[in-house]
Amino acid sequence: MANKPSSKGRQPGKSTRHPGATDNVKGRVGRMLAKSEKNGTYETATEAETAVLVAVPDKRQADARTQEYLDELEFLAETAGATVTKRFVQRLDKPDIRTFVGEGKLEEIRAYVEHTQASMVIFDDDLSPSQLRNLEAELKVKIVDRSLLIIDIFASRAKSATARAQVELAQYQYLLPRLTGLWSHLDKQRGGGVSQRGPGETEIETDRRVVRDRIALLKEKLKDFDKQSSTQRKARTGIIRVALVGYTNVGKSTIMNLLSRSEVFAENKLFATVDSTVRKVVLETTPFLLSDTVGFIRKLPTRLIESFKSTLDEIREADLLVHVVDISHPTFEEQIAVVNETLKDIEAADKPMLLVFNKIDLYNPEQAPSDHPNFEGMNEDDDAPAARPTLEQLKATYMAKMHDPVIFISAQERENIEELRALLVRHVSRLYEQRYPSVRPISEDETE
Ligand SMILES: Nc1nc2c(ncn2[C@@H]2O[C@H](COP(=O)(O)OP(=O)(O)OP(=O)(O)O)[C@@H](O)[C@H]2O)c(=O)[nH]1
Ligand SMILES: [Mg+2]
Repeated sequence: MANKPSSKGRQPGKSTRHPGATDNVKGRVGRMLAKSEKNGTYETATEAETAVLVAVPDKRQADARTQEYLDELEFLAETAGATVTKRFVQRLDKPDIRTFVGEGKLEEIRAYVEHTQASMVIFDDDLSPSQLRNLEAELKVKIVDRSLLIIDIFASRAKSATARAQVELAQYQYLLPRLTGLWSHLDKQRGGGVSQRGPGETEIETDRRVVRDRIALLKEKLKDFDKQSSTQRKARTGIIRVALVGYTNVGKSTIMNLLSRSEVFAENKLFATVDSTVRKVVLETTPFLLSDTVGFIRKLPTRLIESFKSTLDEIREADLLVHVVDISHPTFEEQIAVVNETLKDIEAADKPMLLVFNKIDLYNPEQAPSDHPNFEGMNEDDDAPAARPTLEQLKATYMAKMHDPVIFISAQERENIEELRALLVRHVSRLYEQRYPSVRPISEDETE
């Protein structure tokens, strides 16, 4: 969808773009992203591509943590279609301003990339436009940063018109400051000096204008979508709204399917859900609207959150949040913190919340971090990770320490699902009493 050549029904409108200018921009995006045959979006990787991961943690970060972060980055890379063959880690107080990693590490990466013909190098952070340009020039392969990788996964998954427009906006916002970088890189290849005003300059200006026009157009389009959905939302007053929120891949869609007997796409990949889905659910005699929403992730690019505002409205306007946690994940506590932070960012932190610890079937206190033969940069003298508490201990701790109600389930094995339903009914009924004290609870046939 994004950057799709001559999309049907796309009017140039009052745009001042020159014929062919969009193609230039597309060419530029195409250099950063390989074009997907599937749906016209640009993808980071095709099936056969291999990727090298690079992380630059600060010196205090424990190695086990670095490895877990890289596990997540590898999962993202796989979701985008690439196979990871190697991980490079360099501990630095702060990343190198020119090439993100230091000279020696860069040389190591270059040698590896050259030797193995890796298709791309993926960084676990965002790169500045000049870092991107320098790394491209030095390593001579596709350079992907965290934002690009995430935006790209979103692009391949967005289905509704709103989600697609949102992703396209994020793509263009990512591209805009990087247009110069790509051109200077080309200028250098042509032998032009860095400060020399080459023939590329006017073209960059034209491209920038095209991208800016497109951003403006998309923002207008999203405003229209917003108006439509706020009209729809107004029609829903009188019914309590519940939103499933949580880190990506924790089981939100699986729970949605269980509770609403619907068929929301759930799979073991990050960001399976990019569009939000709303279903009416009636438990016992209590009706409510349940929405499944896009998962959160650490270091989610702010731009992406911004462009997803209308999807996130489902969360912002919910009466109750059901925060789903994957208790089997080694960093589930950090994931809870990331979700709470993101909820704060979108001003949805003060809502009543139920905490659902999912995947108890997978929880294993003996689980040690997996071995990564392709992992470099571990400190030999690093302490072994502390043993994890048993599920019973965890339950006791969380039930005691959380202000919000807590429940432990397995959506897949259908464990404790009846208890989850009962908990929801209790809280939703209470919300009806608070919101509509003078009204008797609404029965099913009155809600739609
Ligand atoms: N073992 C186990 N797997 C589960 C459980 N619940 C969900 N899963 C699996 O976890 C994976 C992710 O589930 P989803 O429901 O897609 O997760 P999500 O939170 O909607 O993910 P995103 O939409 O990507 O944010 C799928 O492969 C599910 O089958 C569970 O209780 N136990
Ligand atoms: Mg989902």
